[in-house]
Amino acid sequence: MSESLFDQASIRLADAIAHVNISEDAIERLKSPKASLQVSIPVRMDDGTLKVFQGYRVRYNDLRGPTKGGIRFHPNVNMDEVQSLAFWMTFKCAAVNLPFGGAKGGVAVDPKQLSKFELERLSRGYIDAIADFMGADVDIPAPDVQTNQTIMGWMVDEYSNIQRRLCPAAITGKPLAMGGSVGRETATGLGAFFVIETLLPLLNKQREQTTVAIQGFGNVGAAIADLLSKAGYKVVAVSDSKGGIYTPQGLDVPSIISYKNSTRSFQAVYCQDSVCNLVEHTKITNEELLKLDVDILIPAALENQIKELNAHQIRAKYIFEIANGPVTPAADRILEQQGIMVFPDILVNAGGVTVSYFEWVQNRSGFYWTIEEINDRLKQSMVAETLRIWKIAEQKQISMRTAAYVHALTRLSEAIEAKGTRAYYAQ
Ligand SMILES: NC(=O)C1=CN([C@@H]2O[C@H](COP(=O)(O)OP(=O)(O)OC[C@H]3O[C@@H](n4cnc5c(N)ncnc54)[C@H](O)[C@@H]3O)[C@@H](O)[C@H]2O)C=CC1
Ligand SMILES: O=C(O)CCC(=O)C(=O)O
Repeated sequence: MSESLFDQASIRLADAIAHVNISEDAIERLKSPKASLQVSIPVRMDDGTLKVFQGYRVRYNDLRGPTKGGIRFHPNVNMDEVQSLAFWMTFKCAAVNLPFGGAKGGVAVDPKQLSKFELERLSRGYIDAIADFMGADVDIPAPDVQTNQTIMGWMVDEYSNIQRRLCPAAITGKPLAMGGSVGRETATGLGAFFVIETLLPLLNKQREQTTVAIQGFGNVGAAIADLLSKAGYKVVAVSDSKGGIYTPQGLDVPSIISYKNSTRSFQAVYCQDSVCNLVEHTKITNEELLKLDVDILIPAALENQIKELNAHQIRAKYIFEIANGPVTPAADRILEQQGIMVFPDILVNAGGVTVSYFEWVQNRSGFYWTIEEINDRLKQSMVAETLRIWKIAEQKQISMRTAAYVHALTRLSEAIEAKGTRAYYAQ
């Protein structure tokens, strides 16, 4: 039988345990989710028919605080994926010291096939189905793949209707008009940018001499492309699910973003030569993008993109994982043998949940921060945690991924021990 995504995710835990002083009890607690929910969501379609969608929410672990994690709308969503994403959220929140545990949710649907009204009914139906499972002190959803501010707005409105009071802190990534935070939409990209900027001097690299290829041009892929190109890095390739473009001289990222925003289609960028006064470029496939000879490769799409099958073809020097789980454990081993350093998702993409935390704090205090305050606090946290993890990796002579897990596991273990044995329903 082939290994599930969760089996693969669990290997990260096993790798880290060897380097942490942690009790058997604590390890046992972390091996399985606290609670998993699967729901059927009936949605009235525009043509009058009824369609039932499958939805999921997994609260993996709440030892450090209410569980936190996004909601994904994608045809491939299933319990194994959601459980793995919730596992990663647990370690991510601990790695950057947020007072949250980990969760994740999703609906098996292709949202591009739905009308706006159908999408709203599905979003509200999902919240209706998981309402007893969530809340500002229990579990706090947010955006992920193919969900956004508008969807979070419908969801928080639905939850508030169910509770018969306004509950802004129950969901983050909301529109500003509903209590959202400035800076949340770009936070994942900006957090990753701070990680890269912190590490660049340690890797003896300079921006202008650093070439970058980015897989995925959605919320986070486009944001990191924009930030890096504006800072002077040479972004030579970008792609989305249909394919990508490459030029060794560096792409004009702002033009690509504005073209994509105006046509709502990235594909048009590489399909219509008329728009490509951008610069001469070559059309490439996603597989080709992964194999480019660049300094930095940034997977910013979905999990399992670099695996045993293609790891030996990777020529990038460094991989910064903005997507969750883009590199499998088997690929990690091959990349390590090739001298390619991987900077892990639970650190690199933690900017999003960090600003979600800031949003939750603002909602609970009723006092709202400026963009400067948000970005300064985000920078402080990302830089400090990056350097801590770098130091662990150096001291213990382990990979950055294992170091990030060691860092997170130490904090989780402290929370488990602090709770005492009552949590285990002693004999
Ligand atoms: N949105 C957020 O705040 C956070 C997102 N992430 C992770 O970042 C990744 C991307 O998320 P978002 O940008 O929010 O999603 P999104 O839905 O906005 O964008 C996803 C992008 O990936 C592309 N894509 C899908 N399959 C692909 C493939 N096989 N090859 C190349 N491109 C492909 C899509 O066309 C789209 O451009 C996911 O792994 C997500 O879990 C992580 C932390 C926070
Ligand atoms: O902002 C959040 O709460 C969660 C973001 C998320 O789903 C992730 O980091 O993968």
